[in-house]
Amino acid sequence: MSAVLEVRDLRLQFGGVKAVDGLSFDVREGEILAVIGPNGAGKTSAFNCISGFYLPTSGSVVFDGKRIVREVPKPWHALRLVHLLQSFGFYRVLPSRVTKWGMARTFQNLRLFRELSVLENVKTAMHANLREGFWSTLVHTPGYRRAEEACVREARGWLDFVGFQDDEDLYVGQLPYGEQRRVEIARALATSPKLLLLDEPAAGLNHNEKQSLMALIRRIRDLGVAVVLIEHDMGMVMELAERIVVLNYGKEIADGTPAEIKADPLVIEAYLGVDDDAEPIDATRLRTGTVSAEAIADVLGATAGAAASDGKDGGVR
Ligand SMILES: Nc1ncnc2c1ncn2[C@@H]1O[C@H](COP(=O)(O)OP(=O)(O)OP(=O)(O)O)[C@@H](O)[C@H]1O
Repeated sequence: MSAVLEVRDLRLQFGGVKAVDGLSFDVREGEILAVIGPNGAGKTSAFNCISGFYLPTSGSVVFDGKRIVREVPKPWHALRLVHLLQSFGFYRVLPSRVTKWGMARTFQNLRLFRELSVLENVKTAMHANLREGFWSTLVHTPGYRRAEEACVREARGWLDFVGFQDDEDLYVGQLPYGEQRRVEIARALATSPKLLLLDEPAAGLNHNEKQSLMALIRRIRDLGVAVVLIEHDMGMVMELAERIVVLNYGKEIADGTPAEIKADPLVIEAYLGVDDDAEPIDATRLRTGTVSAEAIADVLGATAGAAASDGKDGGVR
């Protein structure tokens, strides 16, 4: 299967903080990939670079064969011209263009137009593609009305697809949180993406809402859309994702199937930390298999179970 997204040696630095530190991974067509890691690991920063919201310090991002971020030639780094060039549109593509190319995203904190209705929110995603000009919009020509009706039909289709059952004329701000999340996903889908980035889509959802979110993400994948999600709910990630990339302090520490990730001691160490008296886990020893991953995985399983029975959110954070 070919890659719809290729991220290579992506780096983003805020002063002395390396938010993303040499991240490289691919997203294959039509797969569900989860990006996980402890708080502050650099997940959202990576999303922001990939979708054109942030300028990475260096690295390249290629989406559907097109470069969103290009590696800047080394001599220009020395001249400190990089950011100046990028702010003029060199070596980067702005988020609106990235969306047109077929990458859509949702945000950790919902970014809906609270003063617009549900239907209007979804329609905004399609208005960017309407070809009607200033005059036809002003006088509502038959062409404009036809385009507008098609837009409404499509918006309703996406609301239906995500399982939105409330009143489409309500202001988004009047909806319960779970329904607002659905509307945000409907709006992202209305841009006809090939790749959908979901930043913590299950945050704030109850058990039933999470179950229906998982079913929705699978239906989105079945449309042929690749889905990348940042998620802290390990139960959901393990059940839903086909592949998982794990970040810690901006670095990728693992990339594999849920079963491989669950048994990876570096991942377990990143989440649980290690006993101060214990010998630190050494990556080279891990790869040669001289440390018992199973023993540590048992600990992780027990801790996750305890968190769930405490009424916490089903997993390790
Ligand atoms: N705009 C910013 N300015 C300065 N530092 C930032 C900025 N955004 C993120 N950081 C820092 O970069 C690091 C990575 O943050 P990021 O939000 O990407 O992590 P995350 O893995 O998404 O965390 P969480 O799971 O808590 O959302 C953190 O140390 C954070 O404090």
